[in-house]
Amino acid sequence: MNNNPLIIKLGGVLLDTKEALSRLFTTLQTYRNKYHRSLIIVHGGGCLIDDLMNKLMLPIKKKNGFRVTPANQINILTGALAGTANKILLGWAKKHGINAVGLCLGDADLVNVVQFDPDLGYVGNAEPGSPSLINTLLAAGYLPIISSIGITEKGDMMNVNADQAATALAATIGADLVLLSDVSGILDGKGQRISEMTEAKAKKLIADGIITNGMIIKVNAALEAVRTLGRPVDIASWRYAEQLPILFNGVSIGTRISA
Ligand SMILES: Nc1ncnc2c1ncn2[C@@H]1O[C@H](COP(=O)(O)OP(=O)(O)O)[C@@H](O)[C@H]1O
Ligand SMILES: CC(=O)N[C@@H](CCC(=O)OP(=O)(O)O)C(=O)O
Repeated sequence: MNNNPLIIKLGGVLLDTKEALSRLFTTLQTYRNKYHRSLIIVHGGGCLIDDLMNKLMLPIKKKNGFRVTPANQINILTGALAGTANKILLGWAKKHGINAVGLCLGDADLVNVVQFDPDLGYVGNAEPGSPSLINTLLAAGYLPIISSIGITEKGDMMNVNADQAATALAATIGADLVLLSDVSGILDGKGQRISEMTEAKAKKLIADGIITNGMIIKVNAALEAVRTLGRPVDIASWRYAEQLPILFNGVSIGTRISA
């Protein structure tokens, strides 16, 4: 059994789906007791933010899949991601007897962020940071649950795409990475799952308009992780939650991204 720590990135839809969280945390509970492999959760919350923005009648604008985050939205969004979304997951962990710690990218410099496109506002690019806090928490048996809110050197809060956050954290601690979403993997033009993906294949599917929106960012983040870690990364669905240990053992249940 592979002993690298494993980062499981949870997409926003999962946070809105009780069945997903129940099945996932039941699996994690069993898995932790049985295998003792270090696990870390990095989460998004795109749907949760969309709901909140609609309720507050604030505009939702995306550019290349990234949320345009103006000054009057960053505090609200931080509340939703680092607050509500993070504590929902902490609650699920607690219910399953898992001792978790809720953090954001800015805690103890886990992941560094820099603002990258003035048109996007308070949106940060994620870069590897310091492994010290995560290693301390893992050694003490805690499950870190990390939201994709970062803090710049100047102290500004930044909204970071959660797939990119997970990739940067994987590079920081040398962890394996699986990106769990609401789709069974990367789908072809006919809606069939593609089991193996390479950079060349991904480029073509993006150019052909088959990989679009959030999946462009996700596959590019996965490819970046593959390059940095030198190991494959999986994109899979929460619907196979019980089979996650199979994936951890090296057999993919979604789309396996490799160089
Ligand atoms: N070729 C594709 N295969 C699978 N999903 C795709 C593809 N192209 C676009 N998508 C979209 O990407 C979404 C997943 O990206 P995203 O919404 O960012 O997920 P998450 O919230 O899990 O990070 C899918 O729900 C789907 O709507
Ligand atoms: C800059 C940017 O777009 N940030 C994302 C952060 C949340 C996220 O990535 O959530 P998912 O994992 O559910 O997609 C957003 O605001 O939606």
